[in-house]
Order: sequence, then structure tokens, then C-alpha cells
Amino acid sequence: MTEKLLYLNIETSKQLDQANGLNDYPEKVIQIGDGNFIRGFIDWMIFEMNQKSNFGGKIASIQSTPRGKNVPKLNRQDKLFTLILRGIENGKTVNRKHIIDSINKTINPYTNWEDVLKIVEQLEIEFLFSNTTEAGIRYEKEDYSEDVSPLSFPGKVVALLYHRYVHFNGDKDKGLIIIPCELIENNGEELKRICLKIIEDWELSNSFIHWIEEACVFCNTLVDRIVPGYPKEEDQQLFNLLGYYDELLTVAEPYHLFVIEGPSSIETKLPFKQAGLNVYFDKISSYRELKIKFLNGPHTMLATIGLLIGIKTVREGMEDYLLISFINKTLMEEIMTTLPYSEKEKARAYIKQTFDRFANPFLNHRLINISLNSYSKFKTRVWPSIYEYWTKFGENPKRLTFAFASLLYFYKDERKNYEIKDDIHVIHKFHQFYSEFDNSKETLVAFIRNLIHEEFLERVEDLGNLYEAIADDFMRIDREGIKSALLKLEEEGDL
Ligand SMILES: NC(=O)c1ccc[n+]([C@@H]2O[C@H](COP(=O)([O-])OP(=O)(O)OC[C@H]3O[C@@H](n4cnc5c(N)ncnc54)[C@H](O)[C@@H]3O)[C@@H](O)[C@H]2O)c1
Ligand SMILES: O=P(O)(O)OC[C@@H](O)[C@@H](O)[C@H](O)[C@H](O)CO
Repeated sequence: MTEKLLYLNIETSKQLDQANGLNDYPEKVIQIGDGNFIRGFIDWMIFEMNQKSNFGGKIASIQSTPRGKNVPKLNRQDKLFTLILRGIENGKTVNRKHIIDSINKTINPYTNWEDVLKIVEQLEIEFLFSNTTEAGIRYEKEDYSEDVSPLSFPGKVVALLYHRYVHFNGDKDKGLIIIPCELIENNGEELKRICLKIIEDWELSNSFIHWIEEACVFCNTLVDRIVPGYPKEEDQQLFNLLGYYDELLTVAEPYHLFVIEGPSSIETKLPFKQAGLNVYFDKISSYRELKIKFLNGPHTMLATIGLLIGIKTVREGMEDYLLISFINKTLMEEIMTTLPYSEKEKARAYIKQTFDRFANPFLNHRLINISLNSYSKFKTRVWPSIYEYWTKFGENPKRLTFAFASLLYFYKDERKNYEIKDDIHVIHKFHQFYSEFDNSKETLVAFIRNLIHEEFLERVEDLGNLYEAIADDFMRIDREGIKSALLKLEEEGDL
């Protein structure tokens, strides 16, 4: 840490003439999870709404797992943190810095559950936002005790709603609008489904269920902003520029998109538009397909292939001729063909924008972070394009096939250029296969066929020679190395 620098807090921000944190708006929002994304997205949006609209509300932020570390960090900084938005916007370089002051309170529910309950007794609370990663929206059977925080995220939601319901004697005007930001399909519906299951486990009353149905709203959402988070490689340099030290310094791109599917009544309560934010109250399916196929999909491919090559960040990947060409042709010549004609123009514009976002010269979006849980991400983000291409044309999309082979090779590579971050069952499955692998194509094809039928398709369907094609690419990567295999693919494409 650089000596002589001040720590970020209200006093420091006043000295720097950047004190925003002095308004005393009431808490209107409960936030569960306090990671990089929710701070760089929701907390920033609420900050913007407080500056530019009549929203006038602050956040009570609740730690979502016992291992969370951000509550003491936020407390040391008077709940402030710095967000740097860097990138190219409409052809112009953007480098904006904000001291975000939208959080009013932070609570560790495992040590201070009573304080969390007091929050939901507040009349002004209207919204519950969350980001607990995809792992958070999951059913876990657990016991209920009024005095202790449930462990799971949906358990917390039920306990909080129940306390509010009892506190306000079932008043239908005191429900909450629940807006989860986890990147899973139908996140709102899924959270509600799990909450209802927990209510059943805990044998809470039918009238509480009616209150949830009538007074509360669970919205499905889609979020989009690249938030690499804490800038490890350049933190000292940035502290010197800022003039203070901030343990929660967060870097993100300026681009943002938030699509919320819910009743139109909530639009007036959340004046995102008035604050100039790129937020739509709309059906999310078409936005979702574009984002998953043309942004998250290439991210997953870039992460596995890039790490195999020895590349560390998305931007570096965008400087590698072979990789750009691979991603570009995969998107334009293969994934694009899976879309209906009416969607293609929109997709072309989205791809162009995605390339600009990936090449953002000011972000170091680390491939190792993106590679977390690559196996399940490939299944939801890349595999659908492979399957749709195959069913449409009856042949293999050769670049996507190569991406599949690279994914399998990613879990084999023993050179330890990178650390595999994945579910223990996935790591175990590959470890078991590779430790007994006899290097024969036959064994590999059988493994791939089985994997596709059991885990990707979840049924048996003959996909022609797709299994062999993946095995051939895998063996080529193994024999010649990833770069040379990629070069061959590029040369074949040009024939
Ligand atoms: N970083 C990005 O660019 C970005 C962009 C869009 C969406 N997202 C989504 O946001 C998620 C979080 O990313 P981040 O960058 O904020 O990471 P992060 O590690 O900074 O934050 C993760 C948060 O989730 C909580 N969490 C983790 N596992 C949990 C569980 N099982 N139950 C409850 N809470 C749990 C953590 O306590 C923490 O608050 C990702 O999974 C991703 O889907 C990230
Ligand atoms: O966040 P993950 O780990 O689910 O996926 C990695 C990236 O693809 C993702 O974070 C994107 O940057 C984000 O979805 C952009 O909105």
C-alpha cells in the first residue's frame, strides 16, 4: 500500500470535494450480496437515480454467505466505494470516476440477524435486489428459526418477507418488489418457486402465501455490463491518481443494459429512464438469446482456448490475430446461421458492439475469472448453437466443434498454465477419465458420445459424426498444440 495516502471515507471525500454521501434519503432497497457486479451495476444505478431523478432512496446491504468479506471493508470506508467506468462510448474515450454513496447500512446477518429484521420493518422499504451468483438461487433444505439467519439466499428472502408480513399484519400495500440479477433463465420465477417450496418446508400459513402472491412481485431480469472488479495489476497507480486508498475500488465498462420483465406499475417507482440509464421494462427472451450466444458464448470460448494458448485477458485475446479470426468466424458464419432472418441485423450490430467491448483498451478482464465453471457455461452458452446448427444443416459447425474439443482439452492440459476453477464433480469426472485414458480415438469418441447424451442433450439422439469430429480436433490439439491446430483451422477456412 502507498504510504501517506488517506483511506476513503466521508471525511476524505469532503476534503477532495467529492462528498456525495451527505444526503439522508431513507432506505428503500434491501440488497442481498455485495460483490463486484451488484456494486458496479445496481449500486451505481441507484447512485445515478439519486443524482438525476426523484428516486431518493438508499440501500441496506446484506452479506449473502458466511465467508463474505465486504461488510467490514465497506464499514471502514463509511459505506463508500469508488467505481471507475472506462472504455469507448460512441467512439469517444470514457474514463469516469464516481464515489458511490448509495449504501447506507451493511449487515452481516450471521452475527446481526436482528438488525436485518429491523430493516424489513421499515415502511419505506420497497425493493429487494440481489446478486448471489448462479449458485445462490438454489433450493437447500434447512430449518427455520426466527432468531437466526437462514443460510441460503432464498431462505433469507422467505424469512425477511415473513417477518414483514407479520409486522404489517398482512397489509397488501407492504409487499416488496423483488428484482434478482443472477444470470439464470427466469431468475425471478425460479427464486419465487424455491421460496414457495421453503414456505412449505417451514409450514408457514396459507395467508402468507396469498400475501406473497398478491402483494409481492418477483421480476425476471437480464443484466449486461462487464465488471472485472478490483484492478489488482494497477491498484497502487490508481490510488496515487485518486489521492486515497480504496479496498473496494471497482472497475467496469461504461456500457450497461438492464432488462426487467414485470408489471408496468414498477416502472414509475424506479425512474431509471429519468436518470438516463439504459434500462428496459420489456420481455427479455430476445435480449437474452443475443447476449448468451454472442457475448457470454465467445467469452467462454475465449477463456478456454486463450488460457490453453497462454493468454491472460480478453483484451490480449483481441490482439491475437488467430483468436480474433476464430471468434469472428464462429459468430458470423456459424452462430449467426442459427438465428431467424428477422434477428440477423440486430445480431450483426450486437456482434460489432461486443467486439468493441472485448477490445476495451482500459479493462483487464482476466480469462481465469471468466473460466470459472466453464463446463456448465459451455453447456448453456455454446452448446445450443452447436445443436441448432447441426439440426438445421445436418452437418458439424467446424469452429464450434473445435471449441468443444478445446473445452475437453482445457480439463486435460497438464502444463498447469492455469488453475481449473470448477465444480468438484466436473473436476473429478475429467480427472477420472484422463487418468485412465488410453489415447485411443475409440475411447475418446465413446466418452464424448456419453457426455453429450447424458449431460448436454440429456437424451440419446444420433448426432452423426459430431462425436468423431470433436475427437479428431481434440487429437490434433494434443498432437500439434493448440496454436498450430487453430492455424490449420484458419487455413482450411480460407480454402
Ligand atoms: N463481473 C461481471 O462482469 C458480471 C457481469 C454480469 C453478470 N455477472 C454475474 O454476477 C455474478 C457475480 O459476479 P461478481 O463479479 O459480483 O463476483 P463476486 O465474487 O464479487 O461476488 C459474488 C457475490 O455472490 C455471493 N455468493 C457466492 N456464492 C453464493 C451462494 N452460494 N449463495 C449466496 N451468495 C453467494 C458472494 O458472497 C458475493 O456477494 C456472476 O456469477 C455473474 O453471473 C457478473
Ligand atoms: O460472470 P460469469 O462468470 O457468469 O461469465 C463471465 C462473463 O461472460 C460475464 O461476466 C460477462 O462479462 C457479463 O455477463 C457481461 O454482462
